[in-house]
Amino acid sequence: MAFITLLDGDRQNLIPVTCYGSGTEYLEHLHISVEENSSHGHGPSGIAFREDRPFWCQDFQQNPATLPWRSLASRFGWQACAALPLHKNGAVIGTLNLNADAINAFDDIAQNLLCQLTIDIDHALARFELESERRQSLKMKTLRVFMLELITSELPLPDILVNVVRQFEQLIPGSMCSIMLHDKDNKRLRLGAAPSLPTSYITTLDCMPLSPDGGCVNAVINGVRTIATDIANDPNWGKFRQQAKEMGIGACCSEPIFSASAQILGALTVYHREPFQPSESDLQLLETATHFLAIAIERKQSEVFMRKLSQAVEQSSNAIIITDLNGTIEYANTTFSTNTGYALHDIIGKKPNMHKSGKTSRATYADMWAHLGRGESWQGEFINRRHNGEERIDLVRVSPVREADGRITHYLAIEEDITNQKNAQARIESLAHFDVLTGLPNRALLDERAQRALRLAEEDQATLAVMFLDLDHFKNINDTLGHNLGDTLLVELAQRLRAVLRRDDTLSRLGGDEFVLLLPGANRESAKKIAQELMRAINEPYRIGSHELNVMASIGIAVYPADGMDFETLCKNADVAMYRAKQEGRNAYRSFTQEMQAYSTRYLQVLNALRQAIAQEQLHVHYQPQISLISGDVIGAEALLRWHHPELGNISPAEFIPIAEESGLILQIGEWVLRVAVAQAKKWHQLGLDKLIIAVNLSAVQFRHAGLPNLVMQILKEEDFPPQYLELELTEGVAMHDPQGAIAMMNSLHERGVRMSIDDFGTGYSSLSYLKQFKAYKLKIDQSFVRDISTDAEDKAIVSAIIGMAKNLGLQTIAEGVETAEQQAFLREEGCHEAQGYHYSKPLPAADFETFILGASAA
Ligand SMILES: Nc1nc2c(ncn2[C@@H]2O[C@@H]3COP(=O)(O)O[C@H]4[C@@H](O)[C@H](n5cnc6c(=O)[nH]c(N)nc65)O[C@@H]4COP(=O)(O)O[C@H]3[C@H]2O)c(=O)[nH]1
Repeated sequence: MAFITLLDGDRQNLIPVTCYGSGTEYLEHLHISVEENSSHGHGPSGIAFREDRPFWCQDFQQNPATLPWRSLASRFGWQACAALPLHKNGAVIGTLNLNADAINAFDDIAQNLLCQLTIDIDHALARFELESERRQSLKMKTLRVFMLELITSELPLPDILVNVVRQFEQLIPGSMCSIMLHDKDNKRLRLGAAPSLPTSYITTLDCMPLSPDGGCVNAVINGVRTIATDIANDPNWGKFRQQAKEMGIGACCSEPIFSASAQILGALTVYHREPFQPSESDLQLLETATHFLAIAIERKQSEVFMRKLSQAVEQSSNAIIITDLNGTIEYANTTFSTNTGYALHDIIGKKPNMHKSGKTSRATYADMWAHLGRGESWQGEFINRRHNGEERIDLVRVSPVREADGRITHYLAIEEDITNQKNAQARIESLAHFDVLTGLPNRALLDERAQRALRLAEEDQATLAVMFLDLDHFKNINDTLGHNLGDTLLVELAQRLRAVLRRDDTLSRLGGDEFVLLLPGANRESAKKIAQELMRAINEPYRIGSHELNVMASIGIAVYPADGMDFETLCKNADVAMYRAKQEGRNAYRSFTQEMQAYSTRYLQVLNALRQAIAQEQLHVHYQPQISLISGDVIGAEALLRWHHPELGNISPAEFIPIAEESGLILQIGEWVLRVAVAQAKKWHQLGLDKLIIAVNLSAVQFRHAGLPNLVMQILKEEDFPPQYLELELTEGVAMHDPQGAIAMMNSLHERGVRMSIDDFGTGYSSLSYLKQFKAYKLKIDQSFVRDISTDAEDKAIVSAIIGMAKNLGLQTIAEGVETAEQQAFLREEGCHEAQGYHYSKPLPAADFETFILGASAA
């Protein structure tokens, strides 16, 4: 039997690698060492190996060298043996052994023959080595060429990876390969290619988290070659061992793929169905392949990156250009072309100023070049112009582009179209400073301008006028003709006012029909002249749609520095002056005076005091008797308010009633008077004065309030007082201000049985036609006519005319302010029914009135 041994990897034992002849089972348990100090190291093979000489053992059972193997050899009948060293490249690598069944089996001829044979085997081994090296280098060359072609191909990465795997499977016959990629972001494996592996195994690998385990996962986590020669018994193959077994995978070798910057990109793995020890050449192939794979993966990834980058640049909503150092455009993206309106081929080679509008300041360009000159980035705004002439505002960021050595070679400009943003900003600014309807400055801008104008006036010791302008009864126009018409009117009014003013003047609208004017340099006289011109412009009729409107306004003037040093005071005083203009008949202008100041201070004082007057029981009602001129009897009483304030003293209703009316307090006060007067009258009725009429004044505000009839009825009901003994006095002016409304309200009260009289008659220009329709039963002749009837023929005539007219209309008459017997005589003669005045009695507290009336009836 012949066999060959080779030195094992640990260089300790000789391992039989091939044998021939009978009795080869002998080799199964054979242990041959090359170690000198091993008991199995002094046999024929050990000596032949160590001493590099043939060892002839002509008697196996007797030769001391074969002692450890004698009993085994006797079982196979070996009587002699020989061991001859085998060489590779001059070094001993193993032995050629022959076991014979006869003592002295190796004679000289046999020994020569065997020596010759080992020389032939040495040669064969050398050739073998060369051949394997040749084959390995061929494989390597094939792999390199293949990989190079792939790397330079346009194939997408997945196809490249599949091709590599297939090629590898050819280079290592019987293998199945996979390429797994490292998904860094998600810390997982991603399948690159594994065309020969079972699908279920691939599914397991793909997306596998990178937790330590055998095979490619370990190669990717730790970046080390990982070999499992026998997966079934590999301790590192924990949870996948069973699966590998089921898939028929017995061994694997994974080689990590490193990027140029030593990042782990993935792993190339070679699987075998059976346990397998990869050869050196297999490992070399693996290593080489992973180098090329790294290039391929990185290249494709950077291609993808570059593609993404160029797509991002190309599709960016911002315009992007790259210029050389002279500013000549070398690259422009589509957005630049769209924004400028020029075709790309018209842009390249030109300078970005091809779309300048000429409106960007020189300083802006100079600033940009100064920054770029210093190698710094610059950001600013350009007003550009599109090919079609349209203007646009671009926010531009220009940065130098540097080479690796820091040299600036280009400029990169990113232009963002901020036209809409700018417009919106301007609009917001405009909304913040201008009135939307008229486009006039609003309060905020007025304040700003006023502060500036006041500063200048102070510096120049100049005057400045502030005007408050308010339309008279503008609310009526809005209410009757609608807000749209009202708005149109305001716009036209604003234009007219603006036309009167100078450029430096500010006309602002505070809202509604309130305008404030700021007239730098204007003194009181010139402000009055301007006010006159404004009034003239305002009073011109307005033609709006089918309507022709006449509008009036009241203007108040305050002048710096006489009427105030600050804007707030000037405004307040101009407002006071305007209020005075309104009070004094409207459609007028008034310039502020100190008297107005005093008035307005008093006004506020009274108003504040009035708010607490009812609660603090400062108000009282006095009653003035009304006398029949026919019988001389007291037939009624007019309820008149009295207010005694602890500090301000007695305040006349002539002063506080208008304040109550303006502030709206009159509704509350009027209701209180009505209730008190009706309750008092009820008491007098119960005392037997059951024909006594109680007259109560109604203010215009009360009269216009829709709830008045119900309120009156409710009070009458509460006091259980018959309506026909209540007389509501309404001034002629109020009735004539809105005759239709007055008619409706009077009708409503009349239907409820309440009497109406028209107070201060003769002062309000009543039209006869309306008078006829008013459901009044009495006219009260104003005391201004009565006062002078004894001396003034005209007043006499007026009073006679009123009495005559009333008679014709079937109305009663009462004269107020009768102070003398002459007046009484004249009135009686003219047929006036009743009279009231100091001639009979002043207004009296309830108790005094009682005394008066009882005394009168006793007389
Ligand atoms: N010189 C003179 N004056 C006389 C004579 N007889 C009466 N008077 C005064 O003339 C005013 C008549 O009241 P009026 O015209 O309704 O004018 C009233 C009325 O319009 C208003 N008023 C008074 N009380 C009320 C009230 O309760 N409600 C409303 N809405 N207005 C009231 O205040 C105005 C002033 O009231 P008073 O100061 O009380 O003034 C009263 C009265 O005291 C006279 O012979 N000579």
